[in-house]
Amino acid sequence: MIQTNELTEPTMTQEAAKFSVRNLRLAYGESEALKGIDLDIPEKKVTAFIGPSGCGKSTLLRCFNRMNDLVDSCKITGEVLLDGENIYAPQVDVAELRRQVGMVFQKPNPFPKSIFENVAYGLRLQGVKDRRTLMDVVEKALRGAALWDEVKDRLNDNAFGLSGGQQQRLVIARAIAIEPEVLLLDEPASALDPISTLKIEELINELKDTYTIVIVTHNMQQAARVSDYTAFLYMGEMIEYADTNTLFTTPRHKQTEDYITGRYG
Ligand SMILES: Nc1ncnc2c1ncn2[C@@H]1O[C@H](COP(=O)(O)OP(=O)(O)OP(=O)(O)O)[C@@H](O)[C@H]1O
Repeated sequence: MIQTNELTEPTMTQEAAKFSVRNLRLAYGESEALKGIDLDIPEKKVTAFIGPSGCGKSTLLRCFNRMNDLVDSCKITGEVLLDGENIYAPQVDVAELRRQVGMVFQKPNPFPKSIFENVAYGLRLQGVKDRRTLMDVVEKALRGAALWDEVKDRLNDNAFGLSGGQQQRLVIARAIAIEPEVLLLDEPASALDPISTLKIEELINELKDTYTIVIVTHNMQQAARVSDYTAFLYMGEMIEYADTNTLFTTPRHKQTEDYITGRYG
């Protein structure tokens, strides 16, 4: 299923690639965090990045919507192609890129506003004022994030009154309200209890019909449960990339095997 390139390490699947990463290097000052990454992210699938703390998972994820631009010391070379276009080209509109490529962080970060206004936020920024349109989009996004039934009678309540798991689904609703193509999830369930975690995992499963999803997780069982493809990173290098079942059952590299069997990390 996964093709092997001339460098012997598989980097791409036979699925249509949403993102193609080519020889991506990233340094924070003198310290290199990504050391020449090549991989394709398949469209409308879930791809997980796993690996020990500090291996570069979040750094790689943040390259997909140029969040690393916000770090002054950060230098990037190589290419990240979204639908074949280099997102690091000078003419790229980064705000538009981030509309297309939404991101959800480890800690739920709703705005200090009502549930409704959290989800309507992106549309309001786009200048949408019509109440009916806003209501339709908010309902659709909350349904899409599997939160509607729990909040439909309290849309004007402050979002901080929701549980952590509900807040995280609210943040996902806020992200999908502006109809992105890709969702980047940086350890989206690591601050949540097991039941909320399960709900987020079920949600990811539903969302992948519509979105390309890339998830960073420390939790290997979670990667095995939710992802179609998994990349194992170690010290800034992508050691192995395969369909998730293969990576967890028959890893090609000893480092991968050691990691997934809990010998380090
Ligand atoms: N803003 C930053 N400035 C300087 N160095 C950074 C910055 N962000 C990350 N790093 C360094 O880059 C390396 C990769 O970090 P990154 O957060 O991407 O790893 P990670 O695999 O996501 O780790 P974790 O699982 O602990 O979140 C680490 O050595 C980290 O200290």
